[in-house]
Formats: sequence, structure tokens, C-alpha cells
Amino acid sequence: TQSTRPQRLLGAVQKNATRGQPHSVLKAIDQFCTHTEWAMNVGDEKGCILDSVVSEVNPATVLELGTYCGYSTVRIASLLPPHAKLITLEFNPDFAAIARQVIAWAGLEDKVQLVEGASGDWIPKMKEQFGITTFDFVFLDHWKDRYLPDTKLMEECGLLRKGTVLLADNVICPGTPDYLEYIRNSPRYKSQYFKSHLEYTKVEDGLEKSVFQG
Ligand SMILES: Cc1ncnc2c1ncn2[C@@H]1O[C@H](/C=C/CNC(=O)c2cc(-c3ccc(F)cc3)cc(O)c2O)[C@@H](O)[C@H]1O
Ligand SMILES: [Mg+2]
Repeated sequence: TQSTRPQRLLGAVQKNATRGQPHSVLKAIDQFCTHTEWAMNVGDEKGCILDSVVSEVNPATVLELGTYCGYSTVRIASLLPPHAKLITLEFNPDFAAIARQVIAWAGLEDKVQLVEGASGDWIPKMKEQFGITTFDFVFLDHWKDRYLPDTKLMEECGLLRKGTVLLADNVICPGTPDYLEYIRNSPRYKSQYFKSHLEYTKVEDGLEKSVFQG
């Protein structure tokens, strides 16, 4: 039977990366996606911007929307301080199964809680289920038409505090026009666009960093 792209990506990690070395997992995925098969990971160019924002925030609590194969999960988790927690939401069980193995190969399972389910269902349950009061950092990289409703939902559920940083992937390509319009015009956020390129291509894309003002 045919393998899937995530299965082939996992195979590249298991073949080329060293267990317990997150950077080697990222390198194996980036090489696979550059030379063998494109996949929708944030990639190394936008990934360096992600790294700098995560390092600046130094978050104790992180929410990632859209795990896919776990590339950005590994990238973020590898930068977290010892007792920090990263919760990542993924509603496709096949992708979740691959991501769990990628995260385990990197040796980061103790920092990551992968929750299988839809963001709209789980965001309202973050406090009761995981003892979260607010998130310090949120990475948005799931369906692009979910960025805005989920941001409003996080506001309503009291999951954002003064200084919480939202970082959104793909605000140019594929694009998240309703999210950008809202976040750039809302007095409740201070936003900054980081120009970059769509992963593994020369097409323009970028990340939008938005700080909640409380
Ligand atoms: C509400 C909900 N709840 C839970 N999980 C959810 C969820 N909504 C989606 N997911 C999950 O998250 C991932 C989905 C990611 C969507 N990302 C993109 O579509 C994407 C596309 C491109 C792209 C650019 C140019 C092209 F020509 C083609 C594709 C680049 C990217 O970087 C992308 O992120 C995927 O794993 C999906 O199962
Ligand atoms: Mg993306």
C-alpha cells in the first residue's frame, strides 16, 4: 500500500537524524523537504524568526495550533526552559501519530503535550484540563480560516494576558486576510510583520507577531 507524505518524512527522520538531538531532526526534515518532497513545515528561514521570538519571550506556557508532523513543535520545544509546557493541537489522527514519533525521536516528549482534537473544542477546556491560566506564547499554523475565530475564542476564554505573544505563520501565502485585518486594526494588539519566504521556496511569505495589550 502507498505510504503517505508524513510517513515518508518520518522515515527520513529515523534514517538521518540522531535520537535525542532536536537540531538533527530539524535538519533531516528540512533536507527531505528541500531535496525530496515539499511539505508544509514552517521551515528553516521562517524557523529562525520563530526561534528568535521564542527566545525573546522565553515562555513557560506555549500553545501551538496545528501540529502536522511536529517540525515547529520540535523547534519550539528545543528552546524552552526546563519546566515549560508546550500544548499542541492536531485533529488528524494520522498526522498526530507521525508527530508523536518525530517529537519522541527528538527526545522532547516530556516538554510536549500533543492533544488530538479540534482547536475550537479544546481551547475552552485548556484551564480545566491542563491547569493553564494564560499562555505566554501561541503559534498559529493550522487551517488559515481558523486563525481569527480561534484568536477571538482565546480572548473570550481568558487565555491571553498582557504581553502574550501570538505568532502566525503564512499570513501572505496561503494568506490569512481576515486575521491580519482584525489583528492589525485592533487596539488590543501591537503587531509586527516579519517578511520571509514560503518554506523551501522563493515565494514571499511572512510571520505576523502580535502582542496582546490586555
Ligand atoms: C481547527 C484545527 N484543529 C486542530 N488541528 C487542525 C485544525 N485545522 C487544521 N489542523 C491541522 O493543522 C495542520 C494544517 C495546517 C494548514 N496549513 C496550511 O494549509 C499551509 C499551507 C501552505 C501552502 C503554501 C503554498 C502552497 F502552494 C501550498 C500550501 C504552507 C503552510 O506553511 C501551511 O501551514 C494539519 O495537520 C491539520 O490536520
Ligand atoms: Mg504554515
